[in-house]
Amino acid sequence: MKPIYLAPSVLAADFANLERDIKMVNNSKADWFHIDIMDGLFVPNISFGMPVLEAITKHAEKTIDVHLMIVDPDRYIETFAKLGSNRLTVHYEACTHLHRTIQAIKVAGMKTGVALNPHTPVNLLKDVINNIDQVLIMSVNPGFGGQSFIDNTYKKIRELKEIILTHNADTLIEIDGGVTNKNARELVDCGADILVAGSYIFKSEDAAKTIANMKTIIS
Ligand SMILES: O=C(CO)[C@H](O)[C@H](O)COP(=O)(O)O
Repeated sequence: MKPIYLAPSVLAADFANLERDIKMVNNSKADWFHIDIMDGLFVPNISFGMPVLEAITKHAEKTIDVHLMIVDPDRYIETFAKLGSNRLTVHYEACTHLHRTIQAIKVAGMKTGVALNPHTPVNLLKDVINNIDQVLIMSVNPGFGGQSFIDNTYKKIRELKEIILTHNADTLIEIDGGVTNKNARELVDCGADILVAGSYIFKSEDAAKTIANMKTIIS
């Protein structure tokens, strides 16, 4: 059985009690930390910057999966590596020279990811699929947590899986936005390998229990 990774999105954490929430994830059955960086340009929202990321990576004891929702991400690749990112995802729509950006992420020692907005077709990644460790299919329009899941995502996962198999690639498929225990199983059945969930976990009464339930559903 292939491993399925669950990555709680720190965006939905309680920032007044960030250290507590990070420790909760450390001690839970979650696999990774998912960290959303938003610049107010690529998306209509600003999340947080380097000092907060540094504070998170200082306490986090699991893989740090960083999703950059920023324009011209090449400017900060080395900085994110230095701050402890293990996996770095850039947006297809934000990279003029995507192949070069992917190479730079690799050279900086991180796993490479490319994210697609809901309107961007997966077949645009055919020529780079063998160079990418993960493709992040956005299942909401990026910028905010707590939005409703877009159903077209299931079709995109199946199409992407086909491309990965055809190219004999080992790229993982990550889904982010509106993920709950209601759609988690179907996402995995379609071919998803990594599920990101924010509000559903952090706004629940017992976040560690919600994580454990989701892990049971997707395993
Ligand atoms: O990055 C996002 C939006 O840009 C995601 O939606 C966020 O990571 C997860 O939030 P939620 O599970 O509440 O949809």
